[in-house]
Amino acid sequence: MSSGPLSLPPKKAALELNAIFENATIGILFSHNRRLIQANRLCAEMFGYSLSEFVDQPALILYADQEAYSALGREAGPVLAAGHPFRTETQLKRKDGSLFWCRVSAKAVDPHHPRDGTLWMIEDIAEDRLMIDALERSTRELSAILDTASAGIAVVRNRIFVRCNRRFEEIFDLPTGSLLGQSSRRLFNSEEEFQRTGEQVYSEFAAGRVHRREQLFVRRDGSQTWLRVSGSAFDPGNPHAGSVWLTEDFTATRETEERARQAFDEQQLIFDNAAVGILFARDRMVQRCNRRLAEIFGYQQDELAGRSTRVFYLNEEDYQRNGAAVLSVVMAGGTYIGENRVRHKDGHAFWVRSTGRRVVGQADSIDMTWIFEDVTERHQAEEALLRAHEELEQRVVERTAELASANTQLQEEVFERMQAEQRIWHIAHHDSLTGLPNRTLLHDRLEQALAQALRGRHRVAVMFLDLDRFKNVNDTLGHAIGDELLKHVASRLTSVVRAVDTVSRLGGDEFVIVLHEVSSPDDAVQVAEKILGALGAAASIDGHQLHATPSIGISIFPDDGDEVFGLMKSADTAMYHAKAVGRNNFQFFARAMNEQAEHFFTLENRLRQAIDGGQLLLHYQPLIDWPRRTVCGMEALVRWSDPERGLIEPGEFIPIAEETGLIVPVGEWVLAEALRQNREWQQEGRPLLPISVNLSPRQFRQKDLVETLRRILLETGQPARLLELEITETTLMQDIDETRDKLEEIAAMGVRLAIDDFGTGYSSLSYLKRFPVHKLKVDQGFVRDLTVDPEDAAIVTAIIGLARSLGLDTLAEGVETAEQLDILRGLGCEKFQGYLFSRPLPPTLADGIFSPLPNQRSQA
Ligand SMILES: Nc1nc2c(ncn2[C@@H]2O[C@H](COP(=O)(O)O[C@H]3[C@@H](O)[C@H](n4cnc5c(=O)[nH]c(N)nc54)O[C@@H]3COP(=O)(O)O)[C@@H](O)[C@H]2O)c(=O)[nH]1
Repeated sequence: MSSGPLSLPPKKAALELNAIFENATIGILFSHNRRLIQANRLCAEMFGYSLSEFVDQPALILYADQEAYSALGREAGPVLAAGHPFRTETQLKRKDGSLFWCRVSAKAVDPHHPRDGTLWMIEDIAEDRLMIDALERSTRELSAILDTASAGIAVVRNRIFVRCNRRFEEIFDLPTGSLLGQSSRRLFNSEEEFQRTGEQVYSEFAAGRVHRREQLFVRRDGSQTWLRVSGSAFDPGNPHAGSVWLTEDFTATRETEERARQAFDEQQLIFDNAAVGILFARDRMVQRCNRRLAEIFGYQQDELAGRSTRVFYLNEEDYQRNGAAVLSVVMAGGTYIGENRVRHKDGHAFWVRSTGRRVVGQADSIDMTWIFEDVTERHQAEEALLRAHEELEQRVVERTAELASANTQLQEEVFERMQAEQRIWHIAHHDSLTGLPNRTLLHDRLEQALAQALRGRHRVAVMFLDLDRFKNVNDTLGHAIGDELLKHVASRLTSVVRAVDTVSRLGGDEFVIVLHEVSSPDDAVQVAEKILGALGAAASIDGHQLHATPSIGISIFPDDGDEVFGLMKSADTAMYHAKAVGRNNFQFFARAMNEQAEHFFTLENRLRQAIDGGQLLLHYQPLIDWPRRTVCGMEALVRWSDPERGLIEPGEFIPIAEETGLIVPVGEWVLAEALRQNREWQQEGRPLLPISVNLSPRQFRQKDLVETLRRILLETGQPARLLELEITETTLMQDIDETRDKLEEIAAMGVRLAIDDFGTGYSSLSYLKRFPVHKLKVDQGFVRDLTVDPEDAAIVTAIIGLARSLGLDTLAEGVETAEQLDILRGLGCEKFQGYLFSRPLPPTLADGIFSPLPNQRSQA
């Protein structure tokens, strides 16, 4: 221990020091060299030792362990060595091993020599320490409470935040700790509000009251928030000393309340202004209703509350019955919907539609909400509609009866129309004369037949049928007979084919038969033979026994064509072939026929060119007057000098010319050329002879024939008597009346007329008599076999006799031999034409034409 600054006698000073040392209220200890050198009693007792036990103990016994001892040494050593006092609070160990808190202050006895020892003042602060621990614990608990509180809590002193919990700052969206030290002004909307609130709060604090209010505060982002705040001063005597504030954010609650209030207001608005009546009833007593409901029933709105709903009913029975009906529905959880007649306040009845639902509320009562609509107008409209409907029903019944009759009439009309349509269809598809399918229907049927045949792999036969010389019948017996003959043919044809086959008439005397589903051409052969048999027998029509033999061409699908047009063409070609080979027969199509048809076609074209190109010329054959031994005339016969084929005989091209109509220009040219040539010969001084020209049937039918003759005679300057026209018997017998008129015109001109090829046609004597004919030319067919066939001689005799009795000339054609000449002469024939006298010769050999007789005379 060091000596103080007072200067006392050493002994007294020592006594005084010892007294202080022993009576000090704190423990005093001197340590040196890690040992306890000296201590006062209080110090030893503080550690639980007697002084004698305590002194001279190592300092380590005061510490909990070596580490605590070293730690304190490391801490205190440098401080003490620097001569500074060292102070700390630490736990030291009692003799019984228990630790207790001590406040320690130490100082080197000699600051210049710290190793000389240290003086320690030790104070037992265990009780202080307990108090501090309790305080710290309660502070921590308070902080925990503050931090977990759902309300914002703040402590304010002089309107400055000194403390607040996290929630408080969260309410204002402020970072943690940002409010501490800040004025509460920043939370207010305005300075004026801040001041006013302060005055109110401090006056309440001063009165010892807790301040409570609800107010809009400002958050960090400027938005406003409704807060419920309560504050109380720590010391009401000094409000500025501090106050604590509890803050609750009730913006959401307030908004919910606001919305609820608005909803309620809206509901009220709807309730009051609804277009329907709304009523709330409890146990059938009106609790509340809107204006419209009162209106509907004729009451004031405030008149109805508390009254029984019975007032709405017309009578007690309705009230009871309706009540039971409603109950049964709503008690099962359903909604009652009904329309009833009810009572207005003024007593009149009207209709309402009511919708009622139970409001689940009090268990001991039946609460109902009702919606009422006045549907009187609708009911009245419905009743009116019902009445109108009944009237309509009545009218419908009446109208239905009318319509039924109209319908019957309509159906009759429809039926008639259908029949008319069928008739039209039939007319359009059938030949009016025979009733057979016409060309259109034939086309359809044939197409169908081909399609079926294709599917069933069958054959189909197409038969093209033309009646031989049908024209003669028409021309000689008239169209009415011709028509009957056609009907007869149609009926015969139909009778020989199956029902599935098609017999059609194309027009004129042309028929086409389609044999469906034939297995081989033999089937067609059988049918063709049947047809020939059926038509071979004479038909008795109007007293005439008529023969209508056919020429039949047959084509087979698919061999001769695979479509309608091709098959028809092939059958047509085959039919022409049948005609060419002698008529009254049938021919199957062969490719060669096509070639022939093509040849025909080519020839026709070339003949046209021949007419224009001057390739036609005439040969002349003399006609002999045997008793006078003179040439009594000559026949002009046309020839075609083809540059490629040379001279073509008329037998090859006249039929084509006749068929195509080219015979008209050809015939005209022949007439003109023959007359021109005769004139030339006359001018050359040759004998004046009549010239004969063949007139084809078509030429004869030309309307302007007479004019043409007149013109050519005029042009050539030839007298009509020097022209003789040869007309075949067939031509003559066509359209008798017209023919006779025309012949008479021609004869009147002075032109002579001869009947060519006489004996081959069907001339009847009665007709012949009426024609102004001058000559009959016996067909060369009778002359040819005269020597071998006595029948021909008989015919020639008959012709000569006929001509004589009619006062006509007779000329025998085709006389080739002297034998024929002798026989003919013996039969009374005097005029001849034939190779025996001269072949037809070109005009360059005029001598031969004009003087053929010397040779023959010698032979005869
Ligand atoms: N419409 C027209 N028809 C004409 C014309 N020119 C000729 N024809 C007709 O062509 C057929 C064939 O005529 P063609 O080959 O000239 O034969 C004629 C004579 O040559 C032939 N004839 C005469 N004498 C004999 C004979 O002794 N033997 C024999 N085998 N044939 C002979 O006869 C034909 C004359 O016949 P026809 O007219 O009946 O007097 C023929 O039908 C001609 O009519 C023409 O310009 N227009």
